[in-house]
Amino acid sequence: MARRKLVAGNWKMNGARDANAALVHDITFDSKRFPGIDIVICPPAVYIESVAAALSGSSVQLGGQTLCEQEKPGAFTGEIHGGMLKDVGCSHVIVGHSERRALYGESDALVAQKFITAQTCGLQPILCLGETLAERESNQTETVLARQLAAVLDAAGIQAFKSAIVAYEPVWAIGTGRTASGEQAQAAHAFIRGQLARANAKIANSTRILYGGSVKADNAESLFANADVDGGLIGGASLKAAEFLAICAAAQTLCQ
Ligand SMILES: O=C(CO)COP(=O)(O)O
Repeated sequence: MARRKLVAGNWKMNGARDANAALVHDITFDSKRFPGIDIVICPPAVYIESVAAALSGSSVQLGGQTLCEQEKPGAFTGEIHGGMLKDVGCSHVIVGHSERRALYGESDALVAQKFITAQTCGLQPILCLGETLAERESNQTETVLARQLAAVLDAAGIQAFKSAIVAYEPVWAIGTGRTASGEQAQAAHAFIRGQLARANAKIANSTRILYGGSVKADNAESLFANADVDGGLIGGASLKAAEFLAICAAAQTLCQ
């Protein structure tokens, strides 16, 4: 069975109440044009509840940008429990984004624990993997992807990938305007799928692998057209309704 394409918007630390209302209004109004794909938006945590209200009745789904690794709520000042994300309307949560890994010191082991906690709380993790420019230039891309993925596979098991999404986000392509070529994306995605297939070919074949890193309206179709690219995780371009909708339209075109 063909994998259904998914376009997810990661707003990162951007947004304000009025701007969010306008953005969500435009996205929900047009999202009906894309019945063949899944759309998820991931606003900053403080805005999830108001965005959920604005999305009510729409097929657009909600995700958090990170969660606390603790399985039970309690004395963890400043943290957000996965159950709370679920409570305010999230179905998904991003884990292991490279900004969390690089700027907030999230280790492979911590990312794996967050992945497990997300699923325990009934959320679908969107697990981000990706190499830095230095790693790519020293031919370490596959080693890094294999290590980041193995940390989660070893801890959570392959069955966990039945309800998880993977996102390949080369660090050098994030926010830089420098997108991976279709061939580079396809090669990395095929490698990730191959790693999953070593554990279970059927699950590997059904796991959606998104590409992230400077996806825009004008490059989305050529990226999403690759056999192992099942959609995108969009940063900057998810903050502009017209651009984000054009990316959704590119995904929709490919599923027809
Ligand atoms: O990090 C990303 C999505 O999680 C990608 O960000 P940009 O689309 O802004 O490059």
